[in-house]
Amino acid sequence: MGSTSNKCVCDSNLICFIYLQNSGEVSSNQSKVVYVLGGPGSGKSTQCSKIAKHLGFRHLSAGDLLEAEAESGSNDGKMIREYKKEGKLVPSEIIVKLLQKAMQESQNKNFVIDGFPRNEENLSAAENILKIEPNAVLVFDCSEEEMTRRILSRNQGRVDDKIDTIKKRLNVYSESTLPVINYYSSKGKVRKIDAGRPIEEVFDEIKGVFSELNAGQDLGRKESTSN
Ligand SMILES: Nc1ncnc2c1ncn2[C@@H]1O[C@H](COP(=O)(O)OP(=O)(O)O)[C@@H](O)[C@H]1O
Ligand SMILES: O=c1ccn([C@@H]2O[C@H](COP(=O)(O)OP(=O)(O)O)[C@@H](O)[C@H]2O)c(=O)[nH]1
Ligand SMILES: [Mg+2]
Repeated sequence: MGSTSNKCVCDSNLICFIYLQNSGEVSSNQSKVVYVLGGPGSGKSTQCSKIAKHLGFRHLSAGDLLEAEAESGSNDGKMIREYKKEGKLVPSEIIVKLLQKAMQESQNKNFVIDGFPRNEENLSAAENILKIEPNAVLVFDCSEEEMTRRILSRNQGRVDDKIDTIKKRLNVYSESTLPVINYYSSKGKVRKIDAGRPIEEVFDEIKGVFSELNAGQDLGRKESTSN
């Protein structure tokens, strides 16, 4: 678990590694990864679409990648459906494989990753297999009442948007995802966003965080290099 300056998600890992070791700076044209976490219905996918559209990052939604895999009728598809219906998290190897492929195939190497890593198993795979050290982790703070209200009016025909499954997903978030957030918080990477506000207000705050990142200010770099 090194600092951001020695991790890379681009295809030419070795070259990038040497460059970063020598430069000691995160260059503004270096690949960036921002994680977006928050409870179900907190607005992650809504804001990630805006980040992709207006800020030029490639949006990778873990939930959408799983849904596409389930739709494809592959061997993993049936299992993904069962986990999703129950509001449970699929085994890490499945989502990691999908993310790895999507990242490799993308021309755009600046990624906003929506809804991953969601538990400690995901976190370990993100660090050790995907080799991602995020530049920032946005955490959407929203009340359970508001998240539930939003999901129940989302109307996307999702099998998991039913009250019983919503309750299970909220529990998974508190029990499994909050420890991941605490881990990144201890590294100074977390930016908490008040996601209970209207969509444009939330996005205005997010734009500020991305301005810092584009200026080469890696959130948490002070903490990780000061000692
Ligand atoms: N800030 C907001 N205020 C009100 N409704 C919102 C807001 N952000 C998202 N929504 C709506 O709430 C629902 C859930 O948002 P979504 O982005 O799918 O959340 P998540 O990806 O976190 O589950 C969607 O119908 C979306 O249009
Ligand atoms: O890394 C992930 C991301 C998602 N999911 C599954 O996909 C569902 C939907 O995830 P999504 O991010 O679409 O839900 P959201 O939080 O946006 O409502 C989750 O409840 C899990 O069952 C998973 O297992 N691992
Ligand atoms: Mg979503």
